[in-house]
Amino acid sequence: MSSDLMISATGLVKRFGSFTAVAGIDVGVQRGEAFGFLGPNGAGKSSTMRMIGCVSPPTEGRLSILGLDAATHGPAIRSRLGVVPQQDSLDVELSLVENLTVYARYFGIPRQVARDRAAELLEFVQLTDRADSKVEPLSGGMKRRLTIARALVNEPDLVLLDEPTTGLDPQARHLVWERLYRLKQRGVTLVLTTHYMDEAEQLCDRLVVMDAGRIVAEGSPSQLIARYSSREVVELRFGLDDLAGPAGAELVKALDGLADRVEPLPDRLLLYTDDGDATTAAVSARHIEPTSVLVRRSTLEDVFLHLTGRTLVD
Ligand SMILES: Nc1ncnc2c1ncn2[C@@H]1O[C@H](COP(=O)(O)OP(=O)(O)OP(=O)(O)O)[C@@H](O)[C@H]1O
Repeated sequence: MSSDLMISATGLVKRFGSFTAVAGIDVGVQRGEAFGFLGPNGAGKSSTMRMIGCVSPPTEGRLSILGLDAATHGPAIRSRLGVVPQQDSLDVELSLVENLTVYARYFGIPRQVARDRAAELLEFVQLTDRADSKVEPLSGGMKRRLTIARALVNEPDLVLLDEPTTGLDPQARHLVWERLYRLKQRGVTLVLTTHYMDEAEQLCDRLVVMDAGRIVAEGSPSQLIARYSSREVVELRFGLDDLAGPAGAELVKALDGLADRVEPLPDRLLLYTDDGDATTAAVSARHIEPTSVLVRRSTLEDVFLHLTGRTLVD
């Protein structure tokens, strides 16, 4: 196995009783990559992440993390990982700096080293001015950044982040992304799960699209878009009644030949095309009158829709 393979999974399965959450996936993550698991709720992302984090044993399959077998080297692997769980598990009674130094003790890091590192990490996540405050009154975004700092206490080469920005407002999300981007620039390997296609596009060098426990596509964001979507998308919005039942089917028929593909959603039709403006002009020439028209570039959301017939976030 290449020493630069940080994660190698073959035929990975996770079953809960008779329910299969992860249905046999193969994944390889290289050192220095930012790798994503993109998929809707219930796709099996967290279950996969927990197996990679060596806190939930695979039901079947081979899994090696940092070159070590996850089945036999769980504690050694865990001591070298940074983990940002889906729910923050900070100690709200303690100050920010104490949260980091107490956590450092689990790794046997000497007190003074822990203090110095805590100061550096608070600087890194831009929370130095709150170092001695309690965690409780922090905003969601600040708590997330502190959780990221805490995951870095043992100077991990591999950091696992389960939905790092779920529940944050746009500004807080951007701050978190910016810090993760810096980490990546420092050469830290990042593995994250997300159901936000913009997060995957911003952060991931490579990703797998998951649906119902399976990997349905793999590549860089731009490769996936090139492979499974068109350059542009024309969104034609209509009233819900216009698109329901036979009326909707008539509308789709009326657009025949104007796009590579037409995807009907409850409130709009998506026309996949390489030239959005030309397609828009052709739509007007057929006297089709949507309530609004938007031309945009293709995203990973379009890739997911194409592969599964469903949207990532309902
Ligand atoms: N401990 C468990 N026992 C039984 N079923 C579980 C357990 N953990 C997860 N599941 C089920 O496995 C499926 C996949 O869950 P998982 O949390 O891995 O998905 P996910 O893609 O991470 O979605 P989410 O964003 O909701 O966490 C879901 O249907 C979930 O209900």
